[in-house]
Amino acid sequence: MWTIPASLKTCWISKNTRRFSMPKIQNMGASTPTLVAHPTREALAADAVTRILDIIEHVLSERTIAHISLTGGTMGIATLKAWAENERVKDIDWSRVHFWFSDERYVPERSPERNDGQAIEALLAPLLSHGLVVGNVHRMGPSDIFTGLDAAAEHYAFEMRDYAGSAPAVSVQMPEGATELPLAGGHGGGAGHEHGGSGGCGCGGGGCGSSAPEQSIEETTLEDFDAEAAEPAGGCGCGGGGCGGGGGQWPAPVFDITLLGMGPDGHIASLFPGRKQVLLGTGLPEDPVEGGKAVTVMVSDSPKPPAERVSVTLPIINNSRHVFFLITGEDKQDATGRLLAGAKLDAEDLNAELLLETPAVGARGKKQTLIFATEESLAPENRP
Ligand SMILES: O=C1O[C@H](COP(=O)(O)O)[C@@H](O)[C@H](O)[C@H]1O
Repeated sequence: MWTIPASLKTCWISKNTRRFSMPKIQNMGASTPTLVAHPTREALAADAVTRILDIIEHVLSERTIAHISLTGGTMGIATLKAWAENERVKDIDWSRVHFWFSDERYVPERSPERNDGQAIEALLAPLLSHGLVVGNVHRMGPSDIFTGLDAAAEHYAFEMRDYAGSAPAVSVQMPEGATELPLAGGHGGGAGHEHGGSGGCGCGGGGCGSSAPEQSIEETTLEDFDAEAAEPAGGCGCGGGGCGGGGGQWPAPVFDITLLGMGPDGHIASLFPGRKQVLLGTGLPEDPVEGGKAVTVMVSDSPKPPAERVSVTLPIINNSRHVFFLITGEDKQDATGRLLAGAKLDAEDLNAELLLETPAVGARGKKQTLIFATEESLAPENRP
């Protein structure tokens, strides 16, 4: 009979503790995703719009500005159309709402493939007659205006930084080395997108870009959204102040709602399966921190055309209060099944393998995550 010396035992235990304690995912929203199934697209859109408008009304009763991040995609655009047709729209002060996009196709401004063009037609142009300010629609750079995909991606990172002060600011905690976007010298790339000089963003205190529109727009056309016209009302100047971009944090607005479509492969925004970009800012061992690209990413070879895209990263999505998935299509059954399986896991149990297989699994809002899905997009065993 022999016994293990106490010192050896301690050593054995501590080694194994190290070995099996997996690094936890960072920057995750705290909510548990919940399925909201509907028999038809119309029913799904109606329910999603009711909840979106409830949230916007609530936010505007408490704060000056609401930030909403839109998506493209089949159910995404169908929801925006239903939103525009909802009678409650006329009772909301849309001059106080800012719209953003979680991804965009890097194609010319007027290409029908752009998510923003579809969103303008479905929702944003109609909202102009209810007070929406063109400059409060924050679009990702188009290929006929910007000098390159990198300029478009960088521009959007700065755009988000500029508006970080326009709602109670919650800075996204970025892993070491991920904030290497140049804080000095502004950014360029497109007409009408120059930010001033050597300072940072001066959106302090009360807010920016929130004042009422100066002109009333009777007839709304796509021209109203031309890049040249898209200056923020009220202004959010990047002046001499600092912007708190250092110290491992990159400021961004807290989106009150982020809407997400999901592809049949499980992609969200333009974060595609098998791409390390999905892991940016997650803090997982495979997180490929590329200096300055943890806020937005360039996608130059998207498996779904068009090939070139810009996307926000998971930490930006997960900094949202509410995340709503809008899913339809029979071809989504497998991906929706994986998303629902992931939803059963605690955030800290999510790992790189799961996120790389189904990027949608990594998206959770801080307050609420709802997976709106039509029944056809759910395998029979997942239907209520
Ligand atoms: O490429 C994209 O696809 C997804 C989903 O599109 P869907 O037509 O399958 O619903 C969309 O959410 C994303 O924004 C878009 O760029």
